[in-house]
Amino acid sequence: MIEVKGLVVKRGRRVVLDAFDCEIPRGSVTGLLGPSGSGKTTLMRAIVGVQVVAAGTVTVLGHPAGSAPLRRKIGYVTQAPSVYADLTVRENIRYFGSLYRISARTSDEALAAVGLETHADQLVSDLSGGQRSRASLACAIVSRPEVLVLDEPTVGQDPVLRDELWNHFRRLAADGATVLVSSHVMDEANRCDRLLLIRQGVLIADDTPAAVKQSAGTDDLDEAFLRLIRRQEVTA
Ligand SMILES: Nc1ncnc2c1ncn2[C@@H]1O[C@H](COP(=O)(O)OP(=O)(O)OP(=O)(O)O)[C@@H](O)[C@H]1O
Repeated sequence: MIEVKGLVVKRGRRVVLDAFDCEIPRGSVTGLLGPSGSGKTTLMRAIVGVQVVAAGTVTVLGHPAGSAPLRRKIGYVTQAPSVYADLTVRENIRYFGSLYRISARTSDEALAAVGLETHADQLVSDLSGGQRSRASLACAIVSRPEVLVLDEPTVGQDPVLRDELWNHFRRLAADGATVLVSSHVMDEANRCDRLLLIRQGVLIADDTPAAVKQSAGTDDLDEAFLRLIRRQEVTA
């Protein structure tokens, strides 16, 4: 589904991803974890095809990342919400839906998926930060992309909403979508099928949450990541 081989990305003078390899299977939720500045957003940008790369290949659904056939098949939610502040939530979602020839009625289903039905007719400029993030998420899922790349989509959401959003991600994957989600929250990491742990641009774990915990010798995912990071510091 997504195959990254020998990826090297430089940003400024810094090598942000260094000979990075990973494979992300179809119909799964994969969590992307790592310390701040480790290269998570950069990897996501390379998968979506908006990142200049110095070497290596990124293949998505059999096509080079960023190529024309993928444009309608990938949804990307950045950390900064990308919605029109002077439109209502419903207008935003219907607008993005219309770009994919999706009817207003079908577009409105995305409102429920992110729990914004009661704010449908409110201007985005009047929403709270967490609500605005959910509006942005709704605009990305309205076209039902085959690949959904989400950069910290649950930041600023309360536990009930986070739970609902994760249930929704799981449903999308069960319907065949490939979902890549970055997060700093370990209870979310536990809900992924697979985890990619990055540190300083290098992949230090690529496994199921259970296997990551087992290889670190602890039942606690927070502790497992700390141990794997320290182990890598010793060998680096
Ligand atoms: N436009 C840029 N020019 C130069 N360096 C950049 C640029 N954008 C990011 N970087 C650097 O690239 C590295 C990786 O950044 P990236 O945003 O991928 O990290 P991240 O793992 O997503 O971090 P966070 O968890 O804080 O969002 C960081 O050291 C960052 O300072």
